[in-house]
Amino acid sequence: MIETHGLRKVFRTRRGEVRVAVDGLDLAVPAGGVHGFLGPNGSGKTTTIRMLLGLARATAGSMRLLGADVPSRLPDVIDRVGAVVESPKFSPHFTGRQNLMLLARTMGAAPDAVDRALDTVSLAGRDRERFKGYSLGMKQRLAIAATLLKDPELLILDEPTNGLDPAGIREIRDTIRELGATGVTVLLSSHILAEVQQVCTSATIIGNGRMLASGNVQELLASSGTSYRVRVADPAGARTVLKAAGFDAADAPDGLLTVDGDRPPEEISRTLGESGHWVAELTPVRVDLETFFLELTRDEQLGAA
Ligand SMILES: Nc1ncnc2c1ncn2[C@@H]1O[C@H](COP(=O)(O)OP(=O)(O)OP(=O)(O)O)[C@@H](O)[C@H]1O
Repeated sequence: MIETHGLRKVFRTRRGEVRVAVDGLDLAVPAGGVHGFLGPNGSGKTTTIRMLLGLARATAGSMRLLGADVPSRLPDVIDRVGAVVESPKFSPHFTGRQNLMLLARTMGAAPDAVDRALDTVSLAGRDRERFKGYSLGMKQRLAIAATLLKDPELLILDEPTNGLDPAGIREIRDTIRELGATGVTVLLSSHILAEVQQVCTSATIIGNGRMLASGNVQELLASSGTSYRVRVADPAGARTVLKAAGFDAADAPDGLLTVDGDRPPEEISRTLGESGHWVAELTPVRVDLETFFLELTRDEQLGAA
């Protein structure tokens, strides 16, 4: 759906300074599912998206959207792509439905497109209220509904939860999950990970315009390593035994031990059992996307600070 090779964007500020916003990015977004495009503030997500949509010119590298070269062949495919990049302009005095009807008429969308779009973003019950009375989350969902009018195969959403409260974030998350289920491929850019982890099937993580990791979310998390939480009656004694056997073991809160997961859990329980420490609990602890992301981008964050 999306492919970039060696994509680069250099800005020149008014003071003549050179700022590399995107630095040799290779991005590959497969068809189907929701793909997270993750990175801290200023890491180059918006700039990349703007180049993909023909809104900014790349300094170097190549891009393809639905197989078409960007920007030269972009007009051939842009009708199959929906995007919410900046806050769209809706008429505040019209209802959500009226706003969509107007857009649908302008773009010659199918007559039932408005109802279907309202349904997908769960605004069907609130569509006859004026836009100016909508919450931020509802406004954002109406923006997504507007992009659905042309039945896109690919939907690009740049930070759709920016500025929303937790309830608004949940609404958008549900909408995106719904979209993924209808077969649309979604590229979702964000620096907030808690909600992304729940909806994305695959993800690319960038920092300072460079790719740090990419792949299936579960595989990314698995590659970040597992550790085990171990409960025994005598944690200090057990820790000594584990360390003597070459395990990386440390004290954890509530009298538990954390043992690095580079060896199978059976070895932990056997080593402890053989020295009289009976394991009452042994739980694998998987790193979440938030922790993984923070580890990957720590250097970028320090650089920014
Ligand atoms: N028009 C511009 N002129 C100069 N520098 C720019 C311009 N647009 C973006 N930049 C710089 O490029 C870098 C990447 O910005 P970009 O907006 O793409 O990041 P982002 O990952 O989308 O961040 P955010 O999450 O804050 O939106 C930043 O250092 C930014 O200051």
